[in-house]
Amino acid sequence: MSTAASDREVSSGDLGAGPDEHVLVDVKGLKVHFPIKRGVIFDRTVGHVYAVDGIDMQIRQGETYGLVGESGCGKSTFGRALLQLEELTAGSVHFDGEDIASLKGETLRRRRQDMQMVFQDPLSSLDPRQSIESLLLEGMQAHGLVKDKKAAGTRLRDLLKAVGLPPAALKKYPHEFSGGQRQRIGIARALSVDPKLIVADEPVSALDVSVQAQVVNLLEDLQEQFGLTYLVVAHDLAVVRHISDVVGVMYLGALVEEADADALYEEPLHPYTRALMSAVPVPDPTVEDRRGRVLLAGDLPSPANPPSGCRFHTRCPWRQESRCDTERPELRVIHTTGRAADERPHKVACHWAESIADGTLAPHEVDPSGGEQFQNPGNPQGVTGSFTGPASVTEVN
Ligand SMILES: Nc1ncnc2c1ncn2[C@@H]1O[C@H](COP(=O)(O)OP(=O)(O)OP(=O)(O)O)[C@@H](O)[C@H]1O
Repeated sequence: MSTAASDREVSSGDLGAGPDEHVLVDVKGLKVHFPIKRGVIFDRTVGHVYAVDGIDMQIRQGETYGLVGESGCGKSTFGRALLQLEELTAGSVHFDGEDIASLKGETLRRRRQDMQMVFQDPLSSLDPRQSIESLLLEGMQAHGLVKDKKAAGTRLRDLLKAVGLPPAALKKYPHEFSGGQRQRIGIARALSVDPKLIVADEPVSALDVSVQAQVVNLLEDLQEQFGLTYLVVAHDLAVVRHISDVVGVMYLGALVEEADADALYEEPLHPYTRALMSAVPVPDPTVEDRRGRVLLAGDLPSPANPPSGCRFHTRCPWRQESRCDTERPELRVIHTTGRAADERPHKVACHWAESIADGTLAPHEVDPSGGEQFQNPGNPQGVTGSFTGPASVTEVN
């Protein structure tokens, strides 16, 4: 396999990308709305599921972008739309400088070689009737990468070695492997066509905890070895923190916060991110005591009928009547003090991010029937929990 991804030319981007940091994936205004159909004869469209509803995102070559959020917030649909596996309702996806939403037929098929997917459940994504050899050869043959039998054999063995499996695995079938080994095969299959981008949708959540770290480490090693770029979709914040350079937090079809992984985990600014973070156990009991909890008690509202204004307002302990209910906040850049010059801008979609961060806006109880319950209201700043405490923030644009 070549390490071609690192020496391929890509376009420069505008979002915090330095001279050596190229934007490989550039998403603008992406929407995927699924029609809700009723009626047997007329098949009328009676509404839409707003699964992805306006996302801008840039992923730089060689980095890992972690996308987190509750089940049903649209993460998988976004990942699939990136690979053109879902039809876009609106917006654009530029890959390597090319508008891939406009590609059709053979051109799109050839482009797909550069963009592969690793699925959550390797067993259901691998055909049980095919041997591992046949599964790995399939993509290579489809993209004309099999020149002759000898070269193919060498490549297959190299692939297996890269993912830590013996050559004997080639003659076996998916059911003969453990969950972790099957995921290694899923990764080898994605790698087999020498992609630039891998979208990994919950790559370790179906695996035993003891195996998860091995697969995460493997993904990191392969990234370094082959110059890969990753979009990792996951709900496990510990996994995402470990693997990601940048993290985006999604709520009901939109990004509500985006920052370098360390910045986001040290100083989450959006109330929803704080709620997600405070659900992560901290091994240090003093830190655990110090930190308040924001429990997400209610369910995610239906993406077919999202709340007006800020979509999180129905569950937010910092909700301010009228503005939050009516005005949808933009994802805007916040400059936090101490931010290194080469960091990504920290962005948040909250009208009150500064006031929440410096503690001037106190949280309040939320009607449990309407969603979130705030605990520890006497310690409003404690909601930042194990994070470094209230930040001094200034808006820069
Ligand atoms: N093909 C489809 N037709 C209609 N609705 C869909 C379709 N695919 C997904 N949805 C809906 O879109 C919303 C977002 O789903 P999606 O799977 O992208 O979320 P997610 O955050 O990845 O959740 P999970 O982690 O459970 O997969 C959900 O309400 C889901 O039911």
